Parts: sequence; C-alpha cells; structure tokens
Amino acid sequence: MRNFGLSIREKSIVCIGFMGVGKTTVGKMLARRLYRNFIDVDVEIEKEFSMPIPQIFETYGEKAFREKEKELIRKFSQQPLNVISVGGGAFLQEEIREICMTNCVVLFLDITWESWKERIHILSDSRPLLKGRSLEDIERLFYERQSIYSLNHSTLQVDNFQAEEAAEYIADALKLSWEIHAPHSN
Ligand SMILES: Nc1ncnc2c1ncn2[C@@H]1O[C@H](COP(=O)(O)OP(=O)(O)OP(=O)(O)O)[C@@H](O)[C@H]1O
Ligand SMILES: O=C(O)C1=C[C@@H](O)[C@@H](O)[C@H](O)C1
Ligand SMILES: [Mg+2]
Repeated sequence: MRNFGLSIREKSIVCIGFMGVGKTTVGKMLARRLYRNFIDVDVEIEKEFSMPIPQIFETYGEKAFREKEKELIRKFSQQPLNVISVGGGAFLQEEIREICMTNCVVLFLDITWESWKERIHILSDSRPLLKGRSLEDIERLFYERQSIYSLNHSTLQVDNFQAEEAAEYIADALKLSWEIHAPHSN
C-alpha cells in the first residue's frame, strides 16, 4: 500500500524498546485511547508460524523469525492508523529502522536497568533470548540494545509510570502535537 499522502495524524505509531518494557501492554492501551487498530508483531509472527515464539526459534531458527518480522513490519507500517508494537529485537535490522522511521511515528519506551530487573521473573519463560542467560549477560544485552533504540521520533521514560498512565501521557502528547501541526483540520 502506498502511503505518501499520510498526514502526521494518520501515520501509524510504532512502539520500540527492550523486551518487557511494556510495548504490548502500553501499545494496546494507547490504541484504545486513540481509537486505532492494535497490532503486536510478535503475535502476528506466532500466527504465521502457528506456534509460540520460543518454538519458532527452536524449530526454524532466529533468522527465519527475523525475516518474517521484517515482512510483517513492512506491511503494517505502511497502513494508516495502527498502533504497532514490534519485538524488542526488530530495530536490529536496518531495513526495519528505515521503514518505520519513514512511514510511522516511532516511539521509544525507555526504562532503566534497575527498574527492568524487577520484572525479569515474569519475562524469562516466554522470551527465548532471556532463557538460560545470567543476569550479567542480560544486563550486557540491555545496554547493547540501547543504541539501536536511539533512532526514534520520541522517547518516554516509563520507570515511574503505570502502563495506563504511560498510555494517557503519550495519547495527550500526540494529540497536542497533531494540533500544533494541523490546528484546524479533523
Ligand atoms: N509501566 C509498567 N509498569 C509495570 N509493569 C508493566 C508496565 N508495562 C508493562 N508492565 C508489565 O511488564 C510485563 C511485560 O510487558 P509487555 O509484555 O507489554 O512488554 P513488551 O515490551 O511487549 O515485551 P516484548 O518485547 O518481549 O514483547 C507485563 O507483565 C506487563 O504487565
Ligand atoms: O529482543 C528480542 O530480540 C526479542 C523480543 C521479543 O519481543 C520477541 O520478538 C523475540 O523474543 C525476540
Ligand atoms: Mg510485546
């Protein structure tokens, strides 16, 4: 789908950030507040392979997962009015970074390592890249990943926000920026 005519308020919003920062949780709430479709790319990949992510990694390998991730992000990012939560590793791929930065509003949900580690117990079973790794290894991965997320249009530090508060804050900020860009259009 061509989207050259999309205005800033029609562009899809893409949530990026480290595993477990809240892209799915906050993204879903944001979509509800903005009356948009919510798309979780991890869920869409699971549907395509008809199996959960850890099993996709085991059966087909990370490379196949990343190819499907790119294909689906290419499709959804060109549609208007989505809120799209991409996987924590999606921005490792240069092509995905380019597609998202060109077609969408890219929102980085950031968190400090200190806050993130409090969540590890609810994350490790469902995230193959965390399973079996030591805390030191995960901390290294966390800091390595920060550089890929530095390409974005806007960043929100979520440490002191409940998920719903973060969604409210983002929705209000977006509406304000849309007003500034196009004050009298609907
Ligand atoms: N602001 C928040 N405060 C506290 N807990 C949160 C917050 N946002 C999300 N969580 C919790 O953290 C966990 C991970 O959130 P979520 O699945 O949304 O992360 P994610 O960024 O989508 O991860 P992934 O990249 O692996 O898909 C969930 O149990 C969720 O309830
Ligand atoms: O950070 C990552 O590389 C990943 C994050 C998850 O959202 C999934 O996309 C998958 O587990 C890989
Ligand atoms: Mg998610």
